[in-house]
Amino acid sequence: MIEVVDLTKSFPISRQQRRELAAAGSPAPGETPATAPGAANASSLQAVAGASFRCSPGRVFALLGPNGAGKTTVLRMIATLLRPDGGRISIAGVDALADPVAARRKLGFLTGSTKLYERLTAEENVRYAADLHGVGAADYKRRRDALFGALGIDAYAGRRAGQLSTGMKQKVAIARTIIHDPEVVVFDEATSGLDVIAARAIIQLIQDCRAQGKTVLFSTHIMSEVTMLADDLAVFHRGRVLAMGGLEEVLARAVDERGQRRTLEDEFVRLIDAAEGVRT
Ligand SMILES: Nc1ncnc2c1ncn2[C@@H]1O[C@H](COP(=O)(O)OP(=O)(O)OP(=O)(O)O)[C@@H](O)[C@H]1O
Repeated sequence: MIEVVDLTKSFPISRQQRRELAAAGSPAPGETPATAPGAANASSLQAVAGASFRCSPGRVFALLGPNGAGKTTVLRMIATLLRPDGGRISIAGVDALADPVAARRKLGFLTGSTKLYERLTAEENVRYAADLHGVGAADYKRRRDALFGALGIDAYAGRRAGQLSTGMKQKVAIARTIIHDPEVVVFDEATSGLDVIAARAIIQLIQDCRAQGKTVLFSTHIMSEVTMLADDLAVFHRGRVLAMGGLEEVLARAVDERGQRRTLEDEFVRLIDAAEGVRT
């Protein structure tokens, strides 16, 4: 279980960033209250502006949002890599702000910027993470064999990570992320930059995690991944949840003026446009 309540986070920004935001049409100081999500006031940008959601065990929750919506910031706070300004985070019953070390034991977090140790082999990278988590030899072997088989890593387990392709590295990073069998797994755009075969292996692994009763949270802007994988979803924009619910429930509410069901993509664009005040 992941429970996030009223999460907020602002970043200090430079003058240069402020000019870029203004040029991109973000609200400029004076035009919008500083508390508005995504607003850039004199010195800070509110990346997350009161986000609340809950992800349940045995279900896959998708955080869907455009570039800059604040998805990575939320996930980094859940993974205890970034401290929120306000709000609460509970990971499998552990208060992640009060006890981040205990929360990390329950959690596997994968982000696009996760780097492997390039001089170590694929196997050594995974083994190193297992050792850090105190995984015993027998458990390691069992989990390593299952994961390497599922992800198709065995053939290059002995190669140095620095010599692997992007897709191969990503698969090794995933094995490393879940080698300690965490209750909760969080993937930040896990399939970005991967070919369809590598992406499928990861999608299958996410489905396996669900079947094992784990809580899975992933962020994406790929609609097909959401319809394929998600049980629940939140549409995220300017640091806020615009819509949330079961996938079927959200789609059932997405009906146009003629009573026709919209696709998830159409509904996503409609929600973002409505939040931006765009008339359609
Ligand atoms: N360390 C930081 N310092 C300053 N601003 C930041 C920092 N990290 C993120 N931001 C800003 O916070 C906002 C949200 O960024 P975030 O990376 O969370 O969005 P995202 O939804 O993950 O986007 P994408 O889909 O493009 O990865 C953006 O405006 C970004 O520029």
